[in-house]
Amino acid sequence: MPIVKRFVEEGCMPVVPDQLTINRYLPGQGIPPHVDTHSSFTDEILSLSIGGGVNMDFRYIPSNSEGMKNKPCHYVVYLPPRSLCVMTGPARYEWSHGICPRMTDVVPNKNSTTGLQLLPREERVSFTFRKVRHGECWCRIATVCDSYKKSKVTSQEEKSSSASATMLDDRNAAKLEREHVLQVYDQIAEHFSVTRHKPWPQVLEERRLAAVSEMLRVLSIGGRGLIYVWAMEQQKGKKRSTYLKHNKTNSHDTQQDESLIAISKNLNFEEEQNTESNQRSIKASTSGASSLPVHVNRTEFVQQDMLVPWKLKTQKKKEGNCDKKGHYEKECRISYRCRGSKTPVNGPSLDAPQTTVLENDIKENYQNNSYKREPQTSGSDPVFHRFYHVFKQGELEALCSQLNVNIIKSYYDEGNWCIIFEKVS
Ligand SMILES: O=C(O)CCC(=O)C(=O)O
Ligand SMILES: [Fe+2]
Repeated sequence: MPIVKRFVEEGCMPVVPDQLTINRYLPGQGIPPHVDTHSSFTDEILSLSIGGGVNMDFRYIPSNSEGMKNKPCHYVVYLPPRSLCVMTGPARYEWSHGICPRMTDVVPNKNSTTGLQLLPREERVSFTFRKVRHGECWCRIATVCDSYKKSKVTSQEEKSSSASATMLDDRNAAKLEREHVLQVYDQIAEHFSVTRHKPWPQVLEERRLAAVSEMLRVLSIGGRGLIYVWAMEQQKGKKRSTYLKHNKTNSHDTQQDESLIAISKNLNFEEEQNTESNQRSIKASTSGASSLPVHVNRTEFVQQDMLVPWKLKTQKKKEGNCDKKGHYEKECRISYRCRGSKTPVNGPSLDAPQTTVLENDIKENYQNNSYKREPQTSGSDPVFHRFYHVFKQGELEALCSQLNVNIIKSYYDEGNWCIIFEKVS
């Protein structure tokens, strides 16, 4: 890998990078202003431009009320084709960088009378090289540093350890995110590499909106996406979950119930009793400071936010269990990923709707029915508690309607709320 060695030789980075992100931008596409997560990567962030050049916007994020004291706080830097942009120090830690979604860029040109030139955008591929940080960032800049924000949260929590909130406020959300999203995904990243090193600043609605926006960002205009999320409304045959029973209030709901019945006819939920005592056991079983219930039952949800145990299975492929397409029945979570789905479709998506897979994949997976089976695990396999948010009727639609999308279809399917949408602009 001569290029990464050259980075070190030229003094761009002290050691060779170990992380690479490749982004492809078509004319008109960009990336929202952001600061690469402090705790995830070390100081130097290198962006190599291949194909077209682009204007990158750098904006200062004030760390106190004085801001930049009348100094400019927005610079546009043209990144020419085949150039390397090295972000380090304040440029990496205190300034956001982003690319405005435009078809053209105004760039410097010494030969023109105005000193400027309007350049049409071309397809650009950027290679962003980073070095993964082990441990926390110590810059202590309150406005931009996630490590600092986390440490503040922890010290506040220590002071008020009596807090027994089951609702997610900002403070709980940050801690929850650290323990049940970031740390878990660090451990199981090999199986879910797509989520690795993505910032999860909040696990509230704002975060769910950001997740859908992220899906939109990677779609071209007119491109379609499918979101599947677990529904609060669950039904097995004619047996409704307690939530569904209590929330059947108007004629629209009645209609909805009929469609639930129709859909669930084909379902073979694992046998389980939705009794009051079962629900009590769910409520009683909580984990960590977040005081969220641990989910132990497939068809009942007692509240929208919960922790779902996930066993990190040690690889033990069983000969002869593989179907024609190479799916291992008992390893459905991993085998589906191998087939090209971005995330497994069995089970709920993590916090936000994050499943972007082709509809055919989903149908096929459900037809296989292998989603019902738990992966084989050995007794010593670690168990992680992942944070999940389960959606109520209308919630996913309300979320998507805040964005620039056409909702093509919105429906209930086998315990999930589903939306097919099209990117408008
Ligand atoms: O495309 C680029 O040059 C920047 C990409 C970037 O900022 C990122 O992936 O975090
Ligand atoms: Fe970035």
